[in-house]
Amino acid sequence: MGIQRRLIREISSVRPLMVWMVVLGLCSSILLLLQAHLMADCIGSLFLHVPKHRNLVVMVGELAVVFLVRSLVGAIAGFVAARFAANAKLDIRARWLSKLFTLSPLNIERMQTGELVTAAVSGIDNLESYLARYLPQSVEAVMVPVVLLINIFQLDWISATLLCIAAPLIVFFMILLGKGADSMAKKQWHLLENLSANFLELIEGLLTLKLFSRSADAKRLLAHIGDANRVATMKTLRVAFLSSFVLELFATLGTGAVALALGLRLLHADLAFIPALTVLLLAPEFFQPIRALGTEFHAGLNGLAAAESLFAMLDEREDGADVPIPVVSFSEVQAIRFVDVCVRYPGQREDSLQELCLTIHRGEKIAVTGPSGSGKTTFLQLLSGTLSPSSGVIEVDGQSCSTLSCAAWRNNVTLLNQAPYIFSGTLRENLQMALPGGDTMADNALQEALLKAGLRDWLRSLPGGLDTRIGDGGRQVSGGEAQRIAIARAWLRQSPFLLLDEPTANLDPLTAAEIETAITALTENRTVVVVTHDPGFSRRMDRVIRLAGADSSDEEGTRCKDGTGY
Ligand SMILES: Nc1ncnc2c1ncn2[C@@H]1O[C@H](COP(=O)(O)OP(=O)(O)OP(=O)(O)O)[C@@H](O)[C@H]1O
Repeated sequence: MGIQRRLIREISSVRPLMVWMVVLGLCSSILLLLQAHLMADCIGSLFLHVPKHRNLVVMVGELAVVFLVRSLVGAIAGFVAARFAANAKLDIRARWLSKLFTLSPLNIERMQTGELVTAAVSGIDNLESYLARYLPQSVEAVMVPVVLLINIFQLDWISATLLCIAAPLIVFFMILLGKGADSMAKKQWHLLENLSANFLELIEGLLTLKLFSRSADAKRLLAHIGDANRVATMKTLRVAFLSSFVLELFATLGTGAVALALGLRLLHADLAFIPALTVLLLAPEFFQPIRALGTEFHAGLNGLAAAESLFAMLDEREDGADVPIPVVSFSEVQAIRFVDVCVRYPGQREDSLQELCLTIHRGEKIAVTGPSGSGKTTFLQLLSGTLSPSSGVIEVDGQSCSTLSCAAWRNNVTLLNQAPYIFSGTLRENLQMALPGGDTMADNALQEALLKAGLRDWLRSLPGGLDTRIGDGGRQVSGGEAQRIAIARAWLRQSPFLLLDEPTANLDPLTAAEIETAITALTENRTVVVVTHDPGFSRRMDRVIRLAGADSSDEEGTRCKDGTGY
């Protein structure tokens, strides 16, 4: 119920959709009444010659017009619902995407790609079905029976009373079944998200699985999750069919009871033929919208489960957003000081980074070394604002700050890691993505950045130059070329802080040496922190910080018990 209210409150096109549905539902009910009355009159006129004052041909003509108008109203209702639902879909998808892009990297780290994809694609489609089919049908299921009941009451109060008994029974059983089905639909939705997440991961790691001859295991895992999903879907469908059966049963019993009561009174001449026939024609129509709602029951449940998941993402609070930003311009920062900073990842019993104390001065070039697992990447993540400390303080020009996870800081930092991501697109797009706010740059500036990154000859070899498609589906780039593209991006970005995480790892010595030369040029006039295992590269820096991890005691100059730091 809460989700339904939220949909009405927050999605702008839902309210007008409801208004349209009420108006069209009212028109449809009135036309239905006219149709039933005219039909009863026609039959009465044909067989019993009542009502006497009306011409049969005219009545048949009127009936045909009413029938046509009613079909037209139905078509308009379908069109309006589809139109508003499509607008709502666009609206929620735009809001969802803008939320995803404004969230901090801290939030994104926690989310599973597969779940996000399922919510963005199937979730929003399910919500569209809910808005286009279930919601209009629920309005009709209230409007039409109420209008018909008023008229039936005027014609025959006994039939109206019988319908009044049958309808609440249907609603009662629907609520009862709905409660059970609701949790089933949510479970089914989570299983679908899980299936998508696993499927995506297997696709990404397909090559590795093949190399280790483990693709059969992956297939089995997918089959297992798929089967669990199938069982959950069948359970939900069973409840949906059961609810349809309950609906049909009570609707048939209700109509039968009305017919029986009418028949008995007609036999005893307690009731005139025309009103009795009108009520008999209206009784099935009274139940029809409720029965139609039953067939949309599954769409309704799926839509609500998807809406809940979409709203959960929209409600996600941006990590680090409420942290006060020190009143300094980050591009002018002179010193960043870590005071007893610790990081403990969720679910871990020990700190991955312990009481780090260190000051980075503007323009300084620092190499960070240490054994695997000592927390070098974790330290760079803290600096790049993609991770927050569990305890300790980061001081920016003497002002305390519990995290650097704010867009203002991130705009001044460039992080180059071991495997830069190359998007499927042109080389130009892959370079320009480094520019803030979707800016573009002239070709000669892009070419100069590629030249500085050592990619001049490579660029010349590309058939379409800057417009050559690279990455997935385009020209594949080697590890060294990808790293150089990342260096070209860093040249274009011109941020004062440069963070590098083993930029030459996995490269052959010759390429690594060339990349180091390109990086050295990039580090000019910038504050640099580089994680490296290469002693030669470390020597080119101003100083070397060695992290030794939690178990070791030979950490050099990074721990401060008295808070003074290195
Ligand atoms: N997301 C995470 N969740 C839990 N533990 C993590 C997470 N990321 C890193 N760790 C743990 O934190 C510790 C430090 O990891 P980190 O990647 O910072 O080490 P590193 O020094 O960069 O290692 P390497 O040289 O192998 O890249 C490791 O023990 C690692 O298992």
